[in-house]
Amino acid sequence: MTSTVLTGISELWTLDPALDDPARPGDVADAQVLRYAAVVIEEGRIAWTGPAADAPAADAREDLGGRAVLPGWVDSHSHLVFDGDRAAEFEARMAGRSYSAGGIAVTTDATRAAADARLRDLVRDRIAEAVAGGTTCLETKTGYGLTVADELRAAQLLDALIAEGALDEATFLGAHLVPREFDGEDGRPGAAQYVDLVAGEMLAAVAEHVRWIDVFCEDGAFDPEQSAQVLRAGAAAGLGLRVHGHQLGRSGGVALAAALGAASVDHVNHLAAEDVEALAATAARPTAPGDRPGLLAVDAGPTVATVLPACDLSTRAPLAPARELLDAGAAVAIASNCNPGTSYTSAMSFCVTTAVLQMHLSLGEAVRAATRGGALALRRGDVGHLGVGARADLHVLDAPAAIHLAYRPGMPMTHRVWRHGQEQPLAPVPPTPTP
Ligand SMILES: N=CN[C@@H](CCC(=O)O)C(=O)O
Ligand SMILES: [Zn+2]
Repeated sequence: MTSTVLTGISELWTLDPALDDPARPGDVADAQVLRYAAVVIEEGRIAWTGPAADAPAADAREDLGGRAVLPGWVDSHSHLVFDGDRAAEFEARMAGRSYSAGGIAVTTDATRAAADARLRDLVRDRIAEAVAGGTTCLETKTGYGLTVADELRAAQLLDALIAEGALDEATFLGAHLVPREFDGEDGRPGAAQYVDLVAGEMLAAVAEHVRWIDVFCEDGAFDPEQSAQVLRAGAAAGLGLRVHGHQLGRSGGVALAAALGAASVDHVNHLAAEDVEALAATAARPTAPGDRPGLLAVDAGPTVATVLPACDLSTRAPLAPARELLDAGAAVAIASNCNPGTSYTSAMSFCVTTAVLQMHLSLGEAVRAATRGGALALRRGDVGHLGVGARADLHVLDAPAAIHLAYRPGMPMTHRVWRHGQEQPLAPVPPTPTP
């Protein structure tokens, strides 16, 4: 058994769940940040944390030079399986056009046309980019295939990446958009038939490869009734539920997610007071142990409100009311929503910075939402914190204090990253040439 002790840590944000302050559920308690600290990693897990002066001996010792250490970011929402980019659409948006779900079809065409090896390389490169920004636990979705064969191909790709330890969580998003061949025009089958396909044959094909099912419950995509059909079928297949909701308007996705016990509803830009209350009311729902170490049951616990700050900026949407959600007592996560249409970035540090500067979260609230919040949204107890026994996922900042994330916006802050106890390469990923 080999062990490593890391010393020279100015701030060690353990976020240890055993030290949560019940009076401030969305925040970080003083006891969860150790000063002048050390951490011992053994067999990919956190074996010890405490004052540097008391650090035990280990096989290897490294001095981090007075830097702050956080748990790696837990990015609970991304769409990395795609080809092509939509820079022109983005540029048009910056010139005044508004976002609509229809852009998904453009990426679907490019993704269907991509060879398997190219798609795999693209996803790998995007994961490497995310890790280089401090992300150590990552969820990603299918959703740019929208045929049984293409959704299955994406799900199998994600399953393989999870098996090799490169990725953590996979989500089936066949209900991303009604594809053109089902648009109901000129005698084509229509949305109801596509929903039947997603909830039937497509789900049956992909279910063994994913832990989650998601639906884009929004005007121009799927209405609450169609969304419920897909989610109920997913639950019957043993999958956990996730919802894209209230991105473009009050789509009904929040009420649906809360009613069906979804683990998360994401975007949440357009919320009425009753939506905030509905989410806060789920916060008391207890989690339950899952059937694999480190995992919680997908169907117990709060419906987390996942805010996507980079997406809000990139679509010039009203920022999700993260402050109001926390004040009401809702569980909140921050995620990147990395995708080619609305948020082409996996930079979680940027999302945290934005949450502090523009959504009015304290640094502690934002860090917690991007670590423990994401872990709760993914129903995982093994990541998002550095309590003893947690996965050794560490994000070393090139700063003496984590507040520098917001104090020095835009400056490169990721110094070193460990994932599963292994230090990760942080070399920049070269651009993939357009075919
Ligand atoms: N809103 C739905 N899906 C993605 C956007 C997908 C796209 O435009 O390609 C999102 O989460 O923002
Ligand atoms: Zn999304």
